[in-house]
Amino acid sequence: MRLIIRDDKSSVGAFTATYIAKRINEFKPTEDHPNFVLGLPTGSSPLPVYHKLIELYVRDKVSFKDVITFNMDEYVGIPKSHPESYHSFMFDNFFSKVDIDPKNAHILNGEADNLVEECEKYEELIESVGGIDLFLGGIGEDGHIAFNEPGSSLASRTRMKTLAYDTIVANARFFDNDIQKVPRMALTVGIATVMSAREVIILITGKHKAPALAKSIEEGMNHMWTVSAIQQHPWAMVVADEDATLELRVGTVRYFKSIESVQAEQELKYGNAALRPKQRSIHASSPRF
Ligand SMILES: O=P(O)(O)OC[C@H]1O[C@](O)(CO)[C@@H](O)[C@@H]1O
Repeated sequence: MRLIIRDDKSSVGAFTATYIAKRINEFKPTEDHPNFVLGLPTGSSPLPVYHKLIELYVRDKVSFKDVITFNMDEYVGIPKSHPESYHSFMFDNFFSKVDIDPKNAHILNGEADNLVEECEKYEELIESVGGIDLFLGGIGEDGHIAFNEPGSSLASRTRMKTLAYDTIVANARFFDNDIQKVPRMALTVGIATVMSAREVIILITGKHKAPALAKSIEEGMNHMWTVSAIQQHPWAMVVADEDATLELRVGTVRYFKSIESVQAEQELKYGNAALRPKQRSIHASSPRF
């Protein structure tokens, strides 16, 4: 696992967006895997990434024409058109501003008649397009990834979840600060869905997330900090700002910074081809929980 530390949220966004754009541009379509497949989050953490990706698109540095996306989650029980649905969030903040084909942008339907079937179909759809190449994720303060709240199975797949009280309180800021308005249930990809991606990038910004960063990378893998599952991923990267590193040991920060500078040196020497996951390696090398 790599830990990349940048000064602030906006530099985290710029680094991550540039990295994703590079992956998209390097992607070589094959007959059985013709599209780059990207997993995407909502929340405030990815906003600087979306801003930078939009800027790169406007400057003709990347195109999403042939990219397929799968979002991590969606609330149950609010319409897609609700301003705080993740459908609205993605459309307003990203999809409407780039050249993605709307039929390639997948988001779970929290209003489906059969929610269990909706989740099963989502997993099948991901498989049918060759799996996810890169899953970008954000976390909650308690270290949950997507809506996999503490105690979620690390072997979980897409399903319906009850939100933890802390998440309901945290998300009230999007619902007029009224916790009564926050949905109680969500559909979410599972931990194993995320970990089956060929590459995983987790954004962790802000000092309120410092305990989660420390718990998930300095301690063991644990279902109470579900993002800690990245420790088992063969190609994972956490991109954090300085604030989020507040609870890490000085030695941990120095260690990952030194790794980053050695890696940058090696990339200059050998190019980055050797330093990226193989396009088709997922089923062979990713943990199948
Ligand atoms: O980035 P923010 O605004 O802290 O929000 C993170 C939240 O969004 C989510 O990604 C929900 O999709 C959760 O992981 C978390 O609750």
